Amino acid sequence: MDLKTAEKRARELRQELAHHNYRYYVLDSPEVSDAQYDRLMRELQELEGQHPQLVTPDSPTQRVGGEAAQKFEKVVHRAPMLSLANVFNDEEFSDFDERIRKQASVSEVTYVCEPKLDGLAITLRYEGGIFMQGATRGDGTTGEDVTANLRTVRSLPLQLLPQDGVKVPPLLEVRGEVFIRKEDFKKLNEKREEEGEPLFANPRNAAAGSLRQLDPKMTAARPLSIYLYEYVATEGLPSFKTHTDKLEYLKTLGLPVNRHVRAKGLDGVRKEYEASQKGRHALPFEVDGMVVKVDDEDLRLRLGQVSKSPRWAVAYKFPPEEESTLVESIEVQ
Ligand SMILES: NC(=O)c1cnc(OC2CCCC2)nc1N
Repeated sequence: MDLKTAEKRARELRQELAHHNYRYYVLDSPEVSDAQYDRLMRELQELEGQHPQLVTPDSPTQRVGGEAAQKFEKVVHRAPMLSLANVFNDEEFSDFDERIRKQASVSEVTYVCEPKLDGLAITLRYEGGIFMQGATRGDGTTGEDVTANLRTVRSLPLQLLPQDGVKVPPLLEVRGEVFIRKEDFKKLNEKREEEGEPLFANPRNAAAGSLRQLDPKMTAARPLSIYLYEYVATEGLPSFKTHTDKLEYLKTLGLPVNRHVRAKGLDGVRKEYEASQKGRHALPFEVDGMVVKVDDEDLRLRLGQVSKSPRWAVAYKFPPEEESTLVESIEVQ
């Protein structure tokens, strides 16, 4: 096969494999069998083997990088990664709601309620639709470059997959949470028990320990998941009136976004808080509350932020549960 044909076939295979990866890991509804997926992957690996110049950063063969790094490089965030102020009960949330209504002189605020994933905050940068860099939150201004490790998270697309008619933005800086599902955490600890390794105390520690491995091959062996929930307004992005519309936009780019609901005013949030506290144990991942955000973009901008926390969002936490008896084990490199 001449280089031109090989190049065309490699591009087709990258697109097809990215699509099947999205169907399997993001939509949880594959269109092909694992065997068919593996056959396509092997064909691409052979093509790249014969023509190494065909390898591109977004090739699915490049998910698990090369050798381990010596240390994590620092990354200064384009825009600070804010941290959420907490509220613990109805009275504190009503104060939050009242402050917003007063400041915005509106009678009722529409909020978006998102499960508060108990994982690790990360930021991803896509340039021309290609995943280029990922970092931890760090101190909110400077984080650690964990790109090689994030590439191994199967539900993280190495290239954006815009639905028909949706344009790929030149630059997208998107924030989210890396976590481990309850079922995957249980299996991970069972495996560690068999191998005589110390157990992880909880999925959050396991996710943090896995993402901060210097060797991407170690991270690739860990069952990490990811959901995205915010993005930074950079040039070339369409503008939306609400946070809900922005989350829907992320979905149209093939990014995994968690379930979120609009709640009208104090009563709407109260109902959602009760429902999500009841439904907490039925979720496939651990949550420690609900993130309640103002939905209207203009109102958010008017409210701004105080120190490192937005005035337009809070973490509405659940009461702590009985401590797990597992010994806390923090993984060392
Ligand atoms: N743990 C979560 O699930 C979560 C965390 N953070 C945010 O929003 C950030 C973006 C700006 C203020 C906080 N949303 C979430 N759902």
